[in-house]
Amino acid sequence: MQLLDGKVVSAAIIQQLKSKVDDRKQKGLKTPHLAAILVGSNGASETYVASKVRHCEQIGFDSTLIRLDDNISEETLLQEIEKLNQDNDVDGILVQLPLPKHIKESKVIEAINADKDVDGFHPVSAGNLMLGLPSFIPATPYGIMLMLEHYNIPTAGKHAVVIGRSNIVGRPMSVLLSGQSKYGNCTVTLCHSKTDDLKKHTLQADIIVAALGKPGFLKGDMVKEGAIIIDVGITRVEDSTKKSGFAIKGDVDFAEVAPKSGYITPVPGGVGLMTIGALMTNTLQACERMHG
Ligand SMILES: NC(=O)C1=CN([C@@H]2O[C@H](COP(=O)(O)OP(=O)(O)OC[C@H]3O[C@@H](n4cnc5c(N)ncnc54)[C@H](OP(=O)(O)O)[C@@H]3O)[C@@H](O)[C@H]2O)C=CC1
Ligand SMILES: Nc1nc(=O)c2c([nH]1)NC[C@@H]1CN(c3ccc(C(=O)N[C@@H](CCC(=O)O)C(=O)O)cc3)C=[N+]21
Repeated sequence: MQLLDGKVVSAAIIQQLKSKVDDRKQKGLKTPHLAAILVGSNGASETYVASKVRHCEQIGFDSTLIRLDDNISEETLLQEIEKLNQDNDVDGILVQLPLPKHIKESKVIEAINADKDVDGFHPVSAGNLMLGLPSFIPATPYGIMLMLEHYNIPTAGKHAVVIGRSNIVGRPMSVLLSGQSKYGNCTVTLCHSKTDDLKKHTLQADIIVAALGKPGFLKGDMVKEGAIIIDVGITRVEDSTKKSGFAIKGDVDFAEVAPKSGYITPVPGGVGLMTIGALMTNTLQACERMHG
């Protein structure tokens, strides 16, 4: 069993980005600028957005955090997005999900200028990704691909089972793994809550990506010896032994699965950190595309 260490890999990505940004600054090129919109005060969202802003600072990107009240109207949120669309200094825009129930996520995502869609959630980005055209790739699946690349894990011809078909994780993951890239070329099975006999599928998998949001779901008896296990799940569960009062749990029962696996990502310290590295990579790319 080898641990796929998100701390190490994301630190390497952040370092690379930092030197590219230093280089840009020396050449007088534009400093990348990420704008994040946070609606309301969801504890987990606060943490992630704060982490994104902190990483921008570390790399030398400019960042803007726009906080909006929980009960803001959809129209006002759309107006805020339009301001960022029009602002030539802003290269990347992200609206932290989930949004309050009275706001339609798809409408908000579609309002973002596709050239600034560093989350890769816009229909134009999703369409380009599916067609194999240059595109912003959603940060979590992109981060997972960067992880496979870093550890030089061969994927061609392998059977990958992705559990979860969300637009932001499972579905784009299935597209990337089945695509014609160096760390793609897998045969992919995409599973979801209506899948019959999930275990039958996971037992055949050389690679499993667990992205369903059910802590400890993937058990030892569901995986083949030597499989590559990617745990996307992030669920906060109460834990009175922790200072914060909660612990973060992945979708994989790590104690059971790790001894059988070839490679495995831990939670925390795995895919979550890669997500941030990938988002920052997309932000630099947006800036390069628009400003050279
Ligand atoms: N590490 C990171 O950077 C990130 C982590 N996450 C985490 O990843 C997890 C998934 O997130 P997200 O994709 O947004 O979640 P969603 O809730 O949008 O999607 C969950 C998917 O899992 C499927 N599913 C649910 N239960 C089962 C089951 N028992 N068996 C098989 N499939 C099931 C659902 O099926 P159906 O479609 O039929 O409902 C759905 O497709 C969450 O824990 C989230 O917090 C998310 C984003 C980034
Ligand atoms: N528009 C939008 N874009 C997103 O990219 C987005 C989103 N909305 N909504 C929520 C999910 C979740 N997500 C994570 C980011 C970082 C960690 C992360 O840094 N995790 C660390 C620390 C975990 C912690 O301490 O909370 C780890 O796994 O080690 C996790 C999850 C981005 N998401």
